[in-house]
Amino acid sequence: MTASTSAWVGAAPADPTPVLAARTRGLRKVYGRTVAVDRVDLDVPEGAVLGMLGPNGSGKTTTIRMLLGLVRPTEGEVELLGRRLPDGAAQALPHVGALVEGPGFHPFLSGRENLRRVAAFEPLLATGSIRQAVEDALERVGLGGAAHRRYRGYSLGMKQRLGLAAALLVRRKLIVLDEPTNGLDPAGTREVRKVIADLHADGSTVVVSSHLLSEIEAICTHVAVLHRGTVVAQGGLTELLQADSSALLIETPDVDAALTALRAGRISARPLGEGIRVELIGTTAPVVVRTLVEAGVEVHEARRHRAGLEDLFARLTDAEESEHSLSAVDTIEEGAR
Ligand SMILES: Nc1ncnc2c1ncn2[C@@H]1O[C@H](COP(=O)(O)OP(=O)(O)OP(=O)(O)O)[C@@H](O)[C@H]1O
Repeated sequence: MTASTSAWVGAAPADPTPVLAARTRGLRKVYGRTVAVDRVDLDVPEGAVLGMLGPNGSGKTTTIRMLLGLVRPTEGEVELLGRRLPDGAAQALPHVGALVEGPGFHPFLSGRENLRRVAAFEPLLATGSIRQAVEDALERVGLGGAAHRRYRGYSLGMKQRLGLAAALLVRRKLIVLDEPTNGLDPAGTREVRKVIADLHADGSTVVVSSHLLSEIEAICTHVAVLHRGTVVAQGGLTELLQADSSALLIETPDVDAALTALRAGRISARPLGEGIRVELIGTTAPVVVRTLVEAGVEVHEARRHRAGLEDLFARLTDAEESEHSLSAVDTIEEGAR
């Protein structure tokens, strides 16, 4: 189902052009003196589950709101299901389900009554189908048993589930979920993951924002990492992680000797734990090991660095100014080419 295989870090995506469910170009939003989102070029391939990842305040919600036509961009373009916003909103939005902050349910109505009101405004839902669609959506998010209770008595997790149910009332081409597991316990989180997996299997495209790396790693095919309002990396999850694994971890008791030998050979390395980490830029694993052995360094173990999203994310968002992080980004770019 996924389309894109390209992954990039720190520069504009080159090629190819997959079929996109959503696309932004040069997106920017300024609130007073705050630049919430800046120069965001986001590609959401059709059929993907794209995780929008970023620390608090990195611009995820603002990007999502612009994607859905809820906030007007200061600059830039949004295309949703092939329609340019705002002009194409009426054609595109009925096919888009969304869970965004503050869904605006009525506090004195029950979950079921609230959902029926929302369903009544669904252009793709015939009046005769509303009751069944509401019951199906409530069951799907595990809210069947509490559907008769007033919304104002709902916990945060139940409110999230009701918001999710509203997004699931009809079959959508694109579902956009802003922090869907916010306030959910582990069981609720698993249910949301299952809902997303089912949507993906059904062929829907999903955009899901989160600051939880494990969540994104578990459910997404694609990732866009936001930092200070800009996208610092995006692409297929597997490709991004593979591109980030061009390092070798060497276990040795002779750390100083190892660093000296490698640096003499113009190989970039630094101490890490019980050994060193070597960036495989312009060199290879056999060359590194040979250099060490020839210098009389004891090598207890040499293994490829297995990159996780956590590593990638930390480098892109925490330590971007440090030398190490810059060389890591180079490494990723090398690998992504
Ligand atoms: N309506 C608004 N008025 C003023 N500033 C805003 C508004 N909405 C967002 N911002 C600011 O824009 C920046 C990006 O916020 P945004 O909510 O998009 O980030 P986020 O990544 O979704 O964060 P979080 O994970 O905390 O929800 C923040 O500095 C925020 O304070």
